[in-house]
Amino acid sequence: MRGRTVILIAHRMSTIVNADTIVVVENGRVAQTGTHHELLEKSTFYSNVCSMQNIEKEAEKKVASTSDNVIEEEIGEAHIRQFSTNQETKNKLERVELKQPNKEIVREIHPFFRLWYGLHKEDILSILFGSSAAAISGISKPLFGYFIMTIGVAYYDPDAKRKVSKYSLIFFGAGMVTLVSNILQHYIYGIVGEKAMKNLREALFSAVLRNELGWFEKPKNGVGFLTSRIVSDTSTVKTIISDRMAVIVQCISSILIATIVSMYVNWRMGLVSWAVMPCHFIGGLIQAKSAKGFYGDSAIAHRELVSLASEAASNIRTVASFVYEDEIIKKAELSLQEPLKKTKIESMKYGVIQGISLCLWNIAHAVALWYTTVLVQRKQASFENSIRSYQIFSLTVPSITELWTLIPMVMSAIAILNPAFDTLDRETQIVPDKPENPSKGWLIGRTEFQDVHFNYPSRPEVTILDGFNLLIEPGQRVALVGPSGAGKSSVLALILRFYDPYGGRVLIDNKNIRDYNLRWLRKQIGLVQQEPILFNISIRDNISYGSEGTSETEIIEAAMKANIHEFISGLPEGYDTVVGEKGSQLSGGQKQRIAIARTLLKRPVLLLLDEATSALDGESERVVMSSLGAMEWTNKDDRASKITSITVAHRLSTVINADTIVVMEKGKVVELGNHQTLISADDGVYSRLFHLQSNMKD
Ligand SMILES: Nc1ncnc2c1ncn2[C@@H]1O[C@H](COP(=O)(O)OP(=O)(O)OP(=O)(O)O)[C@@H](O)[C@H]1O
Repeated sequence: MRGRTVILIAHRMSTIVNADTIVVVENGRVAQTGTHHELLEKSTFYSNVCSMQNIEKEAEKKVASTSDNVIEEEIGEAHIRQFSTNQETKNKLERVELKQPNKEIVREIHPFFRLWYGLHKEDILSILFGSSAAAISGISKPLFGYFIMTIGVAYYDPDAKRKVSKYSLIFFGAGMVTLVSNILQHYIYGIVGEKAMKNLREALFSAVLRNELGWFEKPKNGVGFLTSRIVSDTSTVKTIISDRMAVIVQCISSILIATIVSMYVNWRMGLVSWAVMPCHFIGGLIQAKSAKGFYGDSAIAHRELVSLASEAASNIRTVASFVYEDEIIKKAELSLQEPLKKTKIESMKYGVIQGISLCLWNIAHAVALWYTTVLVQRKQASFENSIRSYQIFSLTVPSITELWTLIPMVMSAIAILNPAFDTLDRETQIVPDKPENPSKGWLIGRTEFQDVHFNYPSRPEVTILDGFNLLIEPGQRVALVGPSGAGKSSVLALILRFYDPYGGRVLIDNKNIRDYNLRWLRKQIGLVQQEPILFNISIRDNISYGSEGTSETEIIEAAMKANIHEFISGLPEGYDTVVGEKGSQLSGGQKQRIAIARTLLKRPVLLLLDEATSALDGESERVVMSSLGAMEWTNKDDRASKITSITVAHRLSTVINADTIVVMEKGKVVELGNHQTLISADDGVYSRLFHLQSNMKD
């Protein structure tokens, strides 16, 4: 560390006690500077803060110069534990697989039929109407093919002027009809496409939110991928229905009409014309197959880029402070390399395939034209009819080609939707709405862990809780302390049923939490995390988030209890101040206090505080903790009047007043009792941690 300049911001005094210079900042100005000893003498604020955290009365010892290192040594052992034998790991994995099958159930319906997601009867009628309009639009090409020969012959008629005028009028009329039918078909399909996209987006959005936390932790379900799945991928539904389907129906109509009319004019020529159709058909099929792979890769490349860009943008402070921009650009370039290589090969294949299909197309024409001469020679058709039949065929060929170009496009577009359909079909492992009829009334708050064994789905080989037992009586204030990685936050995550344990039971009011309706259960639990997430809305809306309909007085009351009302009132726009993305326009402590106010407004029966006051200065923390400690709900809705709280904290001054302090190590309870009991055990973990933290004052 020699020679390195370190600037450290901390509320915990033990962290900064050995700093060369400590700067006390008040209201945006440097109030005092000096060493720990100097400030103790000259700064009342500093010495008060130290007193608040100096919870050991006999703190006369010198602070060890390596106090942080000592703490780290103490807690270093507490990190993830591997299983002692491979067999154990295997058994655990098997158990986890049984309990967490993680199988994504995909229905047997072809994705094409699922495009029309959630459409109603009236939409089906609209589709039929739009398809009829498209079918009428399809008449124009065979009609032109039929009459172009008639007009050609009419030019040699003595009454040519009248006849040609008549046929011109027919073409004009057909033009007007197709104008109206085209407008109708695209308008109707456009609306149906928009509706289907909206339905799919809504369903997907709620399907995403239904998933359990473990699902969101998988790399394929990162923010970028999910955004792309919900916003970009679903827009292909509209593209397929609005832009492609109308044209497909129009092409099919053209082909059918042309088949019937050309057979009617001369069935031999009609048969030969369509006998060469496999040339077009095979060409189209080859194209369809190649286009599927071709477009699929570019979509994946695009998703990776979206993911990188959104991650970099949302963490721009970290990226900028580590000057990591170039690395991200390199990663982005790298993510595009592989698809680029593949695209080159695919492009080559695509070219060859296009060439073959065009060659087949020409051969088909050559055979049909040659056969016209054969028919005329054998007197099996007049020149006029054989050419007319061929004209109908040749003018409809573009529709056939268009059809076989559109179909692969639609197929590849449907392939893009597969992840969205998979997400839609996935059965969440923690169902939020079962049982459907939530219990009545309110919980009391008695919480019990019975021999709980737990590991995270993303790391099944690492045990987090290993036979964890704990009983919390209603109204108790319980604190969880222990080294980093001991599993404290995981205990809170299990109470909220973010995850299910693979062994043992978590009971609330003597009932397994798996048997509660999850939404009902979570409504009664309040969680404040170390890094609370605020939304880019006003402070008022952030506080009342999830408690809609609360009055201004209740919001202010909650803010007062969280010791943030004074700060908010001092802002030019007060409670209307918008806090920026993730609350970026507020300090860490202000965010924590707003999050505490938000949770208090929810009036939870069980309050979970996970390092919720770690960013607060000693004075603020004291105010917040004492108002939380005295928290009682007015009993207006049969709610338990006394709140049950579980606090996770590293700063032991935060937990000193708890009724029960639970010391955890390696996923187990190693000590339990109140502060006085625990401190009296000289060689106890709590006692050691406590002495280390207290030793910062001479
Ligand atoms: N979502 C997750 N997926 C996989 N492992 C996780 C996850 N969250 C936490 N862990 C691991 O679980 C272990 C326990 O984490 P937990 O957050 O419960 O500990 P803690 O005692 O609260 O630690 P700290 O005091 O540092 O917050 C750690 O080793 C951590 O790496």
